[in-house]
Amino acid sequence: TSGENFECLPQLCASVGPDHWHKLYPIANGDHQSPIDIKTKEVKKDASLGHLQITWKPSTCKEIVNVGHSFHVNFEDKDNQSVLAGGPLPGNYRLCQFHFHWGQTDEQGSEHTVDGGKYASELHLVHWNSDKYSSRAEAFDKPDGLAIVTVFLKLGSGNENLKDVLKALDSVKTKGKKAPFSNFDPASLLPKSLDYWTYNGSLTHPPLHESVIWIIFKEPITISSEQLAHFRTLLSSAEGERPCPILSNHRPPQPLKGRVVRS
Ligand SMILES: NS(=O)(=O)/N=C1/NCCS1
Ligand SMILES: [Zn+2]
Repeated sequence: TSGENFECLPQLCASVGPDHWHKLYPIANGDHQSPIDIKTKEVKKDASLGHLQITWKPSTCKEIVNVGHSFHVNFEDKDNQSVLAGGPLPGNYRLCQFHFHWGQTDEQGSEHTVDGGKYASELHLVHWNSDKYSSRAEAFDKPDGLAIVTVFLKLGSGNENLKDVLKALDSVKTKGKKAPFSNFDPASLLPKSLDYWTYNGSLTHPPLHESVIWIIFKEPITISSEQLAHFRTLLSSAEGERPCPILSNHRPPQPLKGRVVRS
């Protein structure tokens, strides 16, 4: 090239998309994969499901990291300060990180869908079973290892509670960058109602372990078009490389394979 700074060619950046994952991670074609389409008429009401008990401490929020296909907000998880219990869970699950998924346009971006409907984005708050395992690495690939609390984001007015996260993004633009990010309350990103769906599935990004109890709030929060555009300015390229924006990072719904979604 004559040295000008080409924008990243879409096909160059998309050669590692969801359709290729099965070659390195055969579990991609497994029977408990995520996300799924939630068919509300087929959901099973289960009176034995209790309320969720959420105890997240803003003081455990530590840093923000560009992981190449998204960004993670990481939490200190050396003790049970920020925990999730109740609902479908057998015990305490410790919060370790949250991140978002988004799409190329505002009309898509969520991973789970509801009666075929796509939201603009989806928030995942990842927890690991600290009653049974001694680290997230140990819990990562166990069937009862992880619990991911999920909030849908629908296109609407700007969300005040996303402002701090979006501002912090500007300090981790390129792959591998990390910056301090403290004293953030993830509960500010929850909807009013804590009614939820739950089912057993997998991580939606490699290594795709079938180790997740999914807990998905029925009520979405909002995000504006400008805030979604801000997500898309994150780069999968490292500093000094040709800039390659992360335009989308949502896996499409996977076969239900006889699983039952409960509420
Ligand atoms: N999107 S997800 O939370 O289900 N998948 C992940 N893979 C590695 C870290 S989080
Ligand atoms: Zn995710």
